[in-house]
Order: sequence, then structure tokens, then C-alpha cells
Amino acid sequence: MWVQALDVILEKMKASGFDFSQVLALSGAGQQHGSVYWKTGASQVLTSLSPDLPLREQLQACFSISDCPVWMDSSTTAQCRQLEATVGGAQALSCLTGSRAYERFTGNQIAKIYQQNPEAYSHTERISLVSSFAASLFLGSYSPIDYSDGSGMNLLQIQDKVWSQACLGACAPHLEEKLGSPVPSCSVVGAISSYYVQRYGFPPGCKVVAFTGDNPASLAGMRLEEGDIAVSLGTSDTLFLWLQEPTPALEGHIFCNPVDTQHYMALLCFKNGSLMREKIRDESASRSWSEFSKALQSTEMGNGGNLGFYFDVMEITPEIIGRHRFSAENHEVSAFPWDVEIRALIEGQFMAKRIHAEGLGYRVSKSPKTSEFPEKCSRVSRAGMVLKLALSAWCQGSSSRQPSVWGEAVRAEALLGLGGVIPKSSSSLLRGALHHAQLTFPASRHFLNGRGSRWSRLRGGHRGLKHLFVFKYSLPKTKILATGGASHNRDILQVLADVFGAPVYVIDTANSACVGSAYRAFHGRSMDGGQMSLKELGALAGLRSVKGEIGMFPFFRDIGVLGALASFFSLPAEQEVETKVKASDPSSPGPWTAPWGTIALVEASLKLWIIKKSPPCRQVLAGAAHAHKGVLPPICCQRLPGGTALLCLPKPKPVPSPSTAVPTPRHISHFIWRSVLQLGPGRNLTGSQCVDEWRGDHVF
Ligand SMILES: Nc1ncnc2c1ncn2[C@@H]1O[C@H](COP(=O)(O)OP(=O)(O)O)[C@@H](O)[C@H]1O
Ligand SMILES: O=C(CO)[C@@H](O)[C@H](O)COP(=O)(O)O
Repeated sequence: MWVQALDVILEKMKASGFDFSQVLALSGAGQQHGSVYWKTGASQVLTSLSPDLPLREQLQACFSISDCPVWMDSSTTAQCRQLEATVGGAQALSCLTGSRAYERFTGNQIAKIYQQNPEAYSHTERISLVSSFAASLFLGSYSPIDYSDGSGMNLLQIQDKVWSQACLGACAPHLEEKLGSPVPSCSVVGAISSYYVQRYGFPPGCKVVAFTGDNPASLAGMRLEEGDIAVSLGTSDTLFLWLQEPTPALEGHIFCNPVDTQHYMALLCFKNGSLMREKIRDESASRSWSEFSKALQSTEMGNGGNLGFYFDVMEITPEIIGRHRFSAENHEVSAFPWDVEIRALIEGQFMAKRIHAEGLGYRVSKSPKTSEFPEKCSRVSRAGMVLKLALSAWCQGSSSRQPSVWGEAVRAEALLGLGGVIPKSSSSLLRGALHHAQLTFPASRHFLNGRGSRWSRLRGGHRGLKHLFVFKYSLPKTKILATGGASHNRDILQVLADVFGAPVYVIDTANSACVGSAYRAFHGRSMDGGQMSLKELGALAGLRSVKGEIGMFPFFRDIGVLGALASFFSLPAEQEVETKVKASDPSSPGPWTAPWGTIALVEASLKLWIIKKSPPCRQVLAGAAHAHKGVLPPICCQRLPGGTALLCLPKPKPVPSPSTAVPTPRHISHFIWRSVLQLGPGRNLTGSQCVDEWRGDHVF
């Protein structure tokens, strides 16, 4: 089915006139934890695919297991207990692999297959995750598993990034050779197979960047910052955070970070997500999302004290099943009126998310008030000075490419614009300002395009640098970034905002895993050590022609610096960009020439990024669909050599885990109750998040 899905996607893209020759790199994402079993001899078939036939016809006999286990499988409890016992208990396994044993995690699935079908196992030459399987199809050979998706197997030592021999041994024999060595998530795993070159017209040099799990890809696509919380409302609901230090516990998962190999991500998975919402919609809202929304609109926040938890299938976080409704008097009741039922479901789902996220150490936090924002930042002349200093620092340093050249510009920026906000010690000053430049980057695009909503109004609607500061310092620190199918529903998102007491943002495509795959393709290609000419960058940015070759520059490193710089510019049209490149700003000769041209191009590539609809089927071809139009990933900005060097990471240390007791509905009720009480007097959810605030057409 998956092989055929790829055939279908590619044929549809071909039929729609997609120009495969423009694809420089691709990556993709797959549901986490699922596994594919390649039969002995399959690699031979993979390397000699005939371009005249669809993949499905050629790969049919390549698998030793025909029904692949996917993440919803929960049949491996016995294997889980066995694995935990082997390594010294659930917490020990969590410290080692980032999670206690979970039924859907691949090591336990493999152990079950080995135990129940040893013959099939012995005829298996390679085991892939869904992600590395899809990458293998593009490569025409087996793709390694990336660290991030590999963390969802209960097999990878997340700190050392190697397979745990103890875990491998507990699951099945010869497992290491069947898995291959794991690789960093941004690795280029090879060039695309000649099959795709001949059949679809991909360029032979097109790079395949390691594929990863859907949630890690979403983290990349949503450009999570520390303090943000991402909520994915797909088939399952997940909630994830960017973490600097792993904090393995008995609840939730720690995965290697798909963007930065030294960092981590925390994830909570809720099995009763969209499918549960669909059930209640069908039962209580005539199978209509708009009726469902009406119920949310017509009921009060807090639901008059009525609470409900709906777990039609055994939940993962926490392990519990059944529907449990509590009246305002805290009595268990068997039914609610239809509209109360709908609000109870959505509030219950989000309150559970908040309470479990807080269990992971997550706190909703607020920034200083807007009034504390230094008035002098608002002067556009000062913005110009900052810009000039930043640019001149860049020019001086352009030959050495050292991040230290940023010191001057950053210091100037801090003095002019951020005095009093960033600590004065020089290293933190630099770090803070770099961070600032990178983080405000998307915001600047938003405001310079004149599309700011609430934040523009706050400061009078002027355009200019001040918006960057207003944005950065007036938002509550916590942002909730929503994605997945149900993030299309603003009434559901409103409840999310109310329960967390923080603004919720969506990206312009609900499929953040797709966008993340495109970012990662770009990231991987740029990390590949190659040099890229301005012309090539121009092509990547979608410019028709780039006049005046300015020279080569190391692609990855400088694009981050330039990207941050480019955030100060508003160069709207492609044509204007070309004019600027040609004219190179005659009023500023000499060293200004190069940066003007280059920055203009970078800005152009930002403006032109993607905005193409995702391919008809999800994720797999994300990189291909997006990379061709020039994605300038903020992950590059975040991963400046200077930025990386400046982030000194303390040694990770595990934190004590919460109680192992399986919570009863009553426990959960109390948990949730506590969360409601925390939200404000009279059990009113704060309700401060009006529509404008939580969904300001925000473009990340
Ligand atoms: N308007 C809507 N309101 C609520 N849920 C929606 C809406 N549109 C789609 N969905 C839900 O989105 C789910 C699919 O989400 P998606 O992120 O595509 O899934 P997956 O996690 O499998 O990638 C569907 O199950 C559907 O219930
Ligand atoms: O199991 C998890 C995460 O640990 C799931 O999130 C899967 O990664 C796929 O989920 P859907 O895309 O089907 O919602």
C-alpha cells in the first residue's frame, strides 16, 4: 500500500506538470514507530529497478511480513515488560532510550514478530521504520534510520546515539545488522535512484536527506522555540516541546531533536484524538463539524462545571479506557446534553494535555508587559543605524566568515534597541541579541508585510523595526502552535487557547510535517559541505535570472547570518530584487555591493518560499514539493556556527519520574479539576484569548 502510494503521488505530480528537474533535495516523514520488513534479496531488487514499471509491480515480493505493524498496535505488553526487566526497570529503560517500554515502540514490535514468526524474522535482511522505508524507495538502497525517529523504538541510547546492546539483545537476535547504523537527522543519505531520474526527470544529483518521524518533522516545520508548545491534532493528538536537556520519565517520550543533534524533544501522545472527536461529532452533531462548532460557540468556557474524558480506545497518556463524565457537583453521570458533551470532550482533551505537559515540567509563562518596552526602540532612525552597523560588520567579516564579526552589530543593536532587556554581560548580550535576531525573523516578515493584527495596533500600526521588538516583548512567552487536521477548526483552537491561557497560532499549511520535511531537505543539503553559487541560490529562490555573479559562499553558514540580516529588509518584488542586484546600490559602493545583492536574494528566497499546496498524499514527497521553490529554513538561522558555539549545554541529567500508579478516572478528574482551578476565579477559563490574538493570520 505504501509503495503504491508513492507511485500514485509521483504520477499525480507528473500529470499536474510538476517540474522534477528543479528538485535539488528531498526529505520526508512517516508515522512514527511503524516498521517494514525487507526479505532477503530485496536490496538487489531495489538497486535494479526498471524505470518502465511502477514500483509496486517490482517490489511486491520484497517483504517478509505483509502486514506492517503501525503505531496504533498495542499488542506487545508482554514484550514491553520483558524489555524493561532486562535493563533494570521502566525508569532505567527511560533513562537509556528516552521512554519506558511502550507497546507501539518498534523494538517491542520486532520482539513480537521474532517470537511469533521466527521464520519470517530469519528471512528478513533489513528492518526499516516507515520513514527510512520511504527514504529507501527514493534511494534505491536501504536508508539508515535517523536519530530522531530512531528514538521511538526503545532501542536507541538517546544520549550516545547508538543502539543499546542490552535492548537489541532483549528483542531479537542479529538485530543490529538488520537495522543498520543510525545517522543524524540532517544527513544526506545519498543521491536519488536513477529510477526517478529516468522515469520522472529528477536531476541525477538530487540529494535524499534522511527521512524522519511525522512529529519530529512537525517540530522542524513549526520552528519551535524554547518555551513554545506544539499541539498536533491529527489522527492521534500529540504535544511536543523543544528541549535542551533530556528529562526521561515514566510518562511521555524524549526523542533526539531532528534539527539539532545535541538537543532533544519531548512528546506526549494521546491516542483518542481526532477519531474520538469524530465519534462524538457523529453521535451529537449530526456528523457535521459546523454543528460541532455551534456547540462550542453556544456553551460557556468551563462548561458550567461539567467535565468529561472520552477514551474509546485504551489511551496512551494515561493508560485508561472508557467515557467518564462528571457533573458540576463532581458526581459521575452517564450522559450530557449534546452541546455540553461536545464542550466536555474538547475541554477535557486540552485540560489533560495541559496537566500532562505540566507533568513534564512545562509552564505557561508571560513576558514583560508592553509598557516595559523601551520607548527608544521605536525610532526608525535608530533602526537604520542598527542596520548599517550590522551590515558593515558583515562586510568586514565576510572574508573570514567568523560569527564573531557579529559582536559589533549585535552590541549596537542591543544598545540602541534593547537596552535594559538583555543582560549586559557581553557573552549573554551577544547570545541574546543573536537569539533575538533569529527569533524575530518570522515576525519581521509578518509585520513588514503589513499583515500584523493585534501587535500592529498596539504600537500604532507603523511599519519598521519597532515591530520586531513589540512582537518579541509583548507576547506572552508561551505560544501554542497548532497543526494537524483539526487545527482547521477555529472553535476547537479557541478552547485550546482558553485552557492554556496562551495564544494559539497556526501555520499557513496545517501539514507542518510536510513543511518540516522541506526545511530538513534544505538543511541537509546545505549541511552537506557543498558550496553554492549566487546563481544557484537565485534559482533556488525562484528568481528567473540572476545577473552579476558575486562569488561563492559557503552555503549553510552564511545563509544563516544573511537570513538574520535580511529580516531587517523589506524588498517586496522579485523584479525589485533583480534591480537591486544589478544596481548593487550605487549610493553605497565598495564592500556594500556584495551584501546588498546577496541579502536581496536571500530576502527574495524568503518571500517565495513554498506557498505551494502539499502533494495530494501526505508527507512522503514533501521535500520534493517544497524544496524546488526555495525554502530558506529558519533552522539555518538558528543553527549559525556562532549560535551553536554560544549555546553551552549543561550535561543532561535525568529528573525523578512521577508516580507509576495507573490513574483512575477519579484521579484524572482531580488532576483536571486542579487545572481548572488554576485557570482563574470562579473556574472561568481565563478567556483572554480573543480570536485576533490567537489567530492573527500568523505566518511562520
Ligand atoms: N474542520 C475540522 N474540525 C475538526 N477536525 C477536523 C476538521 N477537519 C479535519 N479534521 C480532523 O483531522 C483529522 C486528520 O488529521 P491529519 O493531521 O490529516 O491526520 P494524521 O495525523 O493522520 O496525519 C481527521 O481525522 C479529522 O477528524
Ligand atoms: O505514535 C505517535 C507518536 O508517538 C503518533 O503520533 C504517530 O507518529 C502517528 O500519528 P498520526 O499521524 O496517525 O496521528
